[in-house]
Amino acid sequence: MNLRFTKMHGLGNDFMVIDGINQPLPENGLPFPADEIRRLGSRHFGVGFDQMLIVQPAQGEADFRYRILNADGSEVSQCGNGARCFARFVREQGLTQKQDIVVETAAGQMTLSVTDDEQVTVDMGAPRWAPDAIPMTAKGEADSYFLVSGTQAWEVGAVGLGNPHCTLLVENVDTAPVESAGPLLECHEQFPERVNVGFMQVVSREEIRLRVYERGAGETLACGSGACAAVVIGQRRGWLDNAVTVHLPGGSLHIEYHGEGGIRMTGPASHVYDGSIDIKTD
Ligand SMILES: N[C@@H](CCC[C@H](N)C(=O)O)C(=O)O
Repeated sequence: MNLRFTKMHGLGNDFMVIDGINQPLPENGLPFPADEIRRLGSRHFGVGFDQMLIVQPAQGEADFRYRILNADGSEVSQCGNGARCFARFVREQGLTQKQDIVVETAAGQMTLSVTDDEQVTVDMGAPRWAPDAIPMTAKGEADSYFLVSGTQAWEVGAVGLGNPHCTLLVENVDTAPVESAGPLLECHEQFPERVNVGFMQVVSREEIRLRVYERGAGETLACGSGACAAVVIGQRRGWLDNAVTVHLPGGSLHIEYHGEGGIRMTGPASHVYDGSIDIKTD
């Protein structure tokens, strides 16, 4: 089958976006076999992406259904940068003219709002602190947890945002052990569904620097849900104010959380090119 797609990015976190409304895809389980997703995600053998995003018709009252697949073929329920690209994609493809778009994901509904200057604000929902909701095997909820692997130990904050996150405080993100500690923590036994791992440097009460080793994708140039996780974890520890600028390797996001309602993330969404590729569907 020949598949049309659009390559997009949110601050360098890059996506292969597929219209599954005008281009029907197999509905059972994953729309493509996991090994085909890994091939398409390969930067040497395929299109190359951190996540594949699929637009499908909503099953309930929302405008669309939003599916997210990591480059390793795993399906997940949340992707903040992807949500902004999703909003831009459905408008550019003429699938909707709305400025406020409601999408259903495996984690519930989200609202994406396109502002007049083409930035997108995403209501990421409320942070979930209970270990079961992250999910994490810790016995009770805490501001921080000690994780041990071999001879190494880390203190992390952990939160669920529809996907699992843990965040470590570091002195300088440029020298943080992202490549060595990232994979160990991603697969740490305390996180039964693995975890996204953030390395946060607090610059001031309104500004942080952040690198994220993403579950199923490795270090990315930006992670929207990781930025929200770092901010609410920093607020919970008393380090950050309600509105914070998060500087990631690919650019900056504005995150606001006022202790109730949803976390609001604002940032850009960029169109790179349109293409088509032959795929295996069975
Ligand atoms: N890049 C994302 C998060 C994508 C999913 C994540 N790797 C997971 O497995 O939960 C973002 O911008 O939030």
